[in-house]
Amino acid sequence: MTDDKWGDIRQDLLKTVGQNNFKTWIEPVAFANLQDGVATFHVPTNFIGNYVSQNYGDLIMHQFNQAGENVQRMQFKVAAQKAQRAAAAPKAATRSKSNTAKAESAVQSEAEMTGAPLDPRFTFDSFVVGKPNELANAAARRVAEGGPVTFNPLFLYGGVGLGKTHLMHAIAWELQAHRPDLNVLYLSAEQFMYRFVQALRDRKMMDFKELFRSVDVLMVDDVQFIAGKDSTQEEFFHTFNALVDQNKQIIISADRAPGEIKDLEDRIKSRLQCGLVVDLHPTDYELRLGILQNKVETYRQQYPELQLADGVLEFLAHRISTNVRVLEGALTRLFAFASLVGREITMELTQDCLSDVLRASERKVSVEEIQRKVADHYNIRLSDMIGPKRVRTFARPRQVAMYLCKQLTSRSLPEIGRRFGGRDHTTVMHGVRRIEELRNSDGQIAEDLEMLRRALEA
Ligand SMILES: Nc1ncnc2c1ncn2[C@@H]1O[C@H](COP(=O)(O)OP(=O)(O)OP(=O)(O)O)[C@@H](O)[C@H]1O
Repeated sequence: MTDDKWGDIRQDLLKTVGQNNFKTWIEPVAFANLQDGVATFHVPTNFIGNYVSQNYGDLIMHQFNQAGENVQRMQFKVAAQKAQRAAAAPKAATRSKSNTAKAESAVQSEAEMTGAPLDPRFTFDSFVVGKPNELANAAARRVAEGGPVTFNPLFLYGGVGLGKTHLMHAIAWELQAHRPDLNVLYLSAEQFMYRFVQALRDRKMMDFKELFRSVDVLMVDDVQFIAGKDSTQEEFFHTFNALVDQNKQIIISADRAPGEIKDLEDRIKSRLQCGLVVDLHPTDYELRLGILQNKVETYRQQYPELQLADGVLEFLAHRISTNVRVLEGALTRLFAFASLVGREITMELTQDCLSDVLRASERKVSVEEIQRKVADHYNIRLSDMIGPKRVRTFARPRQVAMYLCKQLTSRSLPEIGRRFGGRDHTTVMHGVRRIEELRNSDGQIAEDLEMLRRALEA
């Protein structure tokens, strides 16, 4: 593999990802070597490495293989030389001017404060608010005003990829922009532990204590990480108390509520519960669709030539309900793929390109669950839905249930038929088609389907 070849691949990448993305993400990446199918790249920060791997990994691998190089895996290692640091400061492709200023000033102050880098894309502007996260968003915005401390700490929790880090970075950006006088420190609990261990090892505990006790706003992400790590917990407890005593704002995130974090000392749990504890609920269909629409707006600037067929976003919001990270990754991949092959993003292309993601995030709703919900909804007995009677009162709900089984499970038509009292697959097919027609012509059926889908999704 020659440098020239990497140069050619970069040129192709430039065409595919667009100038802005290229400058931000690909330019800082340096190809190091290719050995036994593993391509190694040097990146200035882990953040860039992770981002490129997640968002452009497939694309880069594809380009390598197109160029005749057999790459099965890629690894991104942080380059040792400091000189690349400036080039690596992440700059969002579609950020407004004021955001650019925000991002740069924060990247600078990050260096001064030795906190973790803030992702320039994680702002309040880019955070889509819906029912599942409105309270968390409101609390975060309140804290971001930087006014008198009213609840301490703000404790945000929720499952993987639901926006905890996004909200924390958004608070930090906002504070940097409007309260530059405040010393804001954002870091993960893992980094807190690392710093602590390093300070112990280098006998610099005084410096450590001074640094953490001199901040105005301390943000610790993924605090569950320190559970079971006794001396780190102890130090965290003292830091926490010292800051609360000085009326400094603390913001904490975790994957679960304080009381449910195993191996976390009781005194810390109770401290964490003292302020405002808010959770980010799993996303619902509307929120997912909103997030996708928002993302598409940014992609349109990057890929102006791309056509997106109706129904694709709805399909993705419907099918990928695991977490927002997976949803975003799917969209990125879809746009990159469509741009690479120069085709419109149709339902067919979506299913081809994302077959693995769609399979993995298949909703785990069962045929029995659907039958039960539909029977309840139409007020009929389960035995009548499955049984042989063909009167409309039973036949229509049966068809609705068959339709939902086809939509929400991976069962084949013959399998569905078997679960409906041993019916033939053609009966199921007929039922599914009938409901598809009615969905467009009969408002009541459309409404029933929507209600049932939501109930099954919840
Ligand atoms: N409401 C939202 N609006 C826009 N983007 C969102 C929203 N919620 C999550 N995201 C995006 O989803 C991705 C994952 O979010 P984030 O990293 O904040 O999750 P997290 O809750 O911190 O997850 P983890 O538990 O893995 O740390 C990010 O790219 C983030 O921008």
